[in-house]
Amino acid sequence: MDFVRFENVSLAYQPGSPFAIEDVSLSIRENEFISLVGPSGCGKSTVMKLVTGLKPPSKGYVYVDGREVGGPQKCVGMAFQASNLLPWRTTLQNVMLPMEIVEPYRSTLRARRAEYEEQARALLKRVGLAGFENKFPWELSGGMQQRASICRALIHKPRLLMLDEPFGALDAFTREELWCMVRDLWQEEPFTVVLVTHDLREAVFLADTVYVMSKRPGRILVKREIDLPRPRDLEVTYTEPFAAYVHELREHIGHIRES
Ligand SMILES: Nc1ncnc2c1ncn2[C@@H]1O[C@H](COP(=O)(O)OP(=O)(O)OP(=O)(O)O)[C@@H](O)[C@H]1O
Repeated sequence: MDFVRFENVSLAYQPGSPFAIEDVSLSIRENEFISLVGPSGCGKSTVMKLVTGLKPPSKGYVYVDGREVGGPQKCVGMAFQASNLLPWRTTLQNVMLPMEIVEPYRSTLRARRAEYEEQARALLKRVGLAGFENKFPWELSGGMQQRASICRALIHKPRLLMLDEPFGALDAFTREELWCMVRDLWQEEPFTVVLVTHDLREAVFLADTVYVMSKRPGRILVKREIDLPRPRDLEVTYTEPFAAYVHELREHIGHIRES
């Protein structure tokens, strides 16, 4: 069964204003990794807002886990281009934040804090941040801050991870390191991922399926399954099939920008 489903969804931010996205239909399987790409302003972040329940559709239906989305979803974790770590909290305290908000963790936090903190430490270790638990965000590099931010998005074991250009502000080497980190986290304990990115190599390296969106109003123009074997190592990015996928997607986006 589809885990996320859009049926002919349109959204206008104000009544009577033009649609930001129009007639978008898509289905995402449980534990599928999809990526949304498209020109600036095509509505990628709008799709994220609809999935997470931050905005209701003007037309059509959005379903998550078989239920129509009617408000903020608690089975979702989110990370953005800016890490948005709270500067007065340590890395560990930042990662623990969802445990203070999301049920059933919130109501059991007092009794089980030690256990939950252990889970946060284990997650930080998996992403290479062992030893940095008590550092403040300003004591971490940009890449480390993004690692911590993704831990915060995953600590409450969401079934859906929404990533809105999470690697956009990082240098090329750090970005590739973080691709591998997300790949490993997803492969070890799968969850459904929606990744918004401008980087076509990133989309092809990570995703099972890439959706290309048109200029405003955003529509889905292309759905491309990425049939590269897993597990994928960075070496795959130097192969002919990988380059062919990136080239094809770049051509689609080129046509959209010209039109
Ligand atoms: N809160 C808002 N109120 C009114 N219009 C909005 C709002 N948020 C986005 N829009 C408009 O909706 C359209 C889609 O915006 P959205 O942020 O979803 O695009 P995007 O593809 O994520 O852009 P980018 O790649 O530049 O981040 C844009 O034309 C934008 O101006």
